Amino acid sequence: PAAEAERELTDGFHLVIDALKLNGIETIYGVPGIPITDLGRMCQAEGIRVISFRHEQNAGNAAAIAGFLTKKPGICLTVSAPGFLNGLTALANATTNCFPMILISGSSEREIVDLQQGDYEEMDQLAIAKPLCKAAFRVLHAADIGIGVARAIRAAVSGRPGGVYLDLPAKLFGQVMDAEAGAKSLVKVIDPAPAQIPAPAAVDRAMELLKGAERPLVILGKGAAYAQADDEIRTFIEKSGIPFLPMSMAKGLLPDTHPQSAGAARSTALKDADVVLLVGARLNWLLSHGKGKTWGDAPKKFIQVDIEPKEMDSNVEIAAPLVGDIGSVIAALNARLDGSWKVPPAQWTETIRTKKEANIAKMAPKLLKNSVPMDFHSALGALKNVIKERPDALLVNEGANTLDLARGIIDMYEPRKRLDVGTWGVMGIGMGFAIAAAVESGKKVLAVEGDSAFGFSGMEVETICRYNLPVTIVIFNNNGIYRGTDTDPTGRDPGTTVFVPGARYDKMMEAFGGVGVNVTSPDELYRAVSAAMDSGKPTLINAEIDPAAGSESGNIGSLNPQSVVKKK
Ligand SMILES: Cc1ncc(Cn2c(C)c(CCOP(=O)(O)OP(=O)(O)O)sc2=O)c(N)n1
Ligand SMILES: Nc1ncnc2c1ncn2[C@@H]1O[C@H](COP(=O)(O)OP(=O)(O)O)[C@@H](O)[C@H]1O
Ligand SMILES: [Mg+2]
Repeated sequence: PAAEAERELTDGFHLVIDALKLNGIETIYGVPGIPITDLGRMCQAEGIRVISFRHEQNAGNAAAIAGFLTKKPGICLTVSAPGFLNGLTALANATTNCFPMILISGSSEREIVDLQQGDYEEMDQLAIAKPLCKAAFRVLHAADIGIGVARAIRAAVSGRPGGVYLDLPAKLFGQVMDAEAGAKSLVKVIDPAPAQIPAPAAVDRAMELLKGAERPLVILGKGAAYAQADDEIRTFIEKSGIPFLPMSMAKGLLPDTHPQSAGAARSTALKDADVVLLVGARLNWLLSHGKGKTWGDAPKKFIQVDIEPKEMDSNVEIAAPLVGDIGSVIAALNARLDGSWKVPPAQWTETIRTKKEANIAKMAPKLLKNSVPMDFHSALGALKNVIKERPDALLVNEGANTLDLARGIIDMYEPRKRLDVGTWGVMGIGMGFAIAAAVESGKKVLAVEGDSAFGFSGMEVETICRYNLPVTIVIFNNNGIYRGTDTDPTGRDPGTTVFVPGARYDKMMEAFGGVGVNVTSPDELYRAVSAAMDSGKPTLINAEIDPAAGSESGNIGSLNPQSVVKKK
C-alpha cells in the first residue's frame, strides 16, 4: 500500500553509525573484512574517521590508548573469529590497564553457532570474550542497537574504566525497520562516568593520617593521569608540600624536574616513607605488592584513592580507604588543607632532595658520552634533550632496557604524554599507541622502541605512512632481545634472542614513502630526531646500539625462574 512505500526505513548499518555518532564517537580503528567491510565504508562516508590497520591487535591497542587519552571509549572494529581473536589481546590489555575501549566484532548467526554447524569463521565470540574484559554484550535485533551501544559505552567508562566487547552478528546489519522507530530507539548516554564523591568520614580519616606523618609520600598512578584532574592534583602536591613519586604513565602530571618529585630517589622514598598516599596506583607487582625490602622495615600506613572499592586491601591492609573518583577525592582533600596543615618536616624533604641530586649527578656523565657505538645511556641522553625541547610531544616507549632506562632518564613535563607497556609489561603496543596518539592529539609523536618490541607491530609503519602521521620512530638496535650477543651452543642456529646483525629497519620506512635514517652517535641521533620532529613526516631512525650493552630483562630479571639442575 502507498503508506508502506512512503514509510522511510533504516537498517542495522545505519543504526550502528547513528548510535556511535550520537554518543560523540569520531574515530574507529580496525581491519576491514566480512561482515564489517561495508560498515567501515559507511562510517567513513558519514564523517567518522576510519583508520585501517594491518593487524587487529594494533588497531585494538590504538583504540585502548585513545580511550586513555580522551576518556571516551576507543572503538576497535574487526571481522569475526580470527579478527576478533587478534583484537582480544588488546581488549584484555585495556581491561588490565583500565583503559576504556569497545571491541566491536562481526559474528556468525547464533542458530548456526549454537548448533556448531560450521559457519564461515564460526566462533562463540561472546563466551570467549567475557572472561577477558569488563563487560560483553550481543545485539540480535536492529531495535536493540541503540541500547546495546549505550550499554557498551557506559560499561567502558563508568567506575573503573576497561574493555568491553560488543558482538554484532552479520544478519543484524541488513535488518530494516521504520526509520522513525529506529531514531527513537537510539540512546544518548547521559553522564557516562558519574562523579563518585568520597564519604566525608573517609576524607577525615585520610587527613588525620597525613597530619600525623613524619615522612609522607604521594604515589601518582596512571589512574591519576587518566582522571584529568591535573589542577587539583598539582594544587594538592604544592599546597601540602608532600614529595610525590609518579608511576610510569603518571609522569608529567607535575614535571619530573619539579622540586617535590622523588622520582630519582624512588628507593629511598619507598623505604623510608611512613604514610603513603596512593592516587590511582595499585599496590601490584610494580610496587612489590606493598611488601618486602622495597618498602623497608619502618611500618607503613597506606591511604588509597581509587574508584574501585574492591581494590582496597588487595595486597596489604589499607588504613584509610578513599573510594571515589580522583577529581572529587583530591578536591575534598584540598578543601581540608587549611591553616592547620603543616608541611612535612624539612628533614624528610631534604633527605629526598639530596638523594635525588646525588643520583642525578651519578647518572649525568653517562648521558653525555658521545661514544660510538652508542649504549642505552648515551642514546637516551640525546632523546632526553629532544623531549625537554618539545614537552608537548607524546612519547611511546617499549622494550626491556629500552623501556626501563628511558623511563628514568627521559623527563616528562606534561600529563598523559608518556604511553608505555603499562601493568602487563606487554610488547607490541608501540605502533598502535603511536598512531592513536597522533590521530587523537594532533601532536608530534616520538616512539622509542627496542628492536624486538618494534617487531611485534612494525608492519604498521605502512599505516603511519598511508595516513602521513607525524610519528618519529627511534629503534634502539642492539641486535636482539635484551642484548645482541647470545649464540647457539650447538653452533647450528643463531642464538634464541638475537636478530640479523646490522639490520637496517630504516629501509622499511622508505619502502612506503617515509623517511629512513641510520645513526651511530648520540649527536647524529639528536639531529636526526629533531629534524624528523620538525618535519612532521613519518620517519624511522635506526640507532645502532652496542649489542653488549644492557642487561637481561632490564630491571625485572629477578622474575625469571632459574634452573638449579646442571645437565650432565
Ligand atoms: C607479547 C610479549 N612477548 C614477549 C615478551 C617478553 N619480552 C620481550 C620479548 C622483550 C623485548 C626486549 O627486547 P628489545 O629489543 O625490545 O629491548 P632491549 O633489547 O632494549 O632490551 S621485553 C619482554 O618482557 C613480552 N613482554 N610481551
Ligand atoms: N577516575 C578515576 N578515579 C579514581 N581511580 C581511578 C580512576 N581511573 C582509574 N582509576 C584507578 O586507577 C588505578 C590505576 O592503577 P594502575 O593501573 O596500577 O596504575 P600504575 O600502573 O600507574 O600504578 C586502578 O585501580 C583504577 O581503578
Ligand atoms: Mg633490543
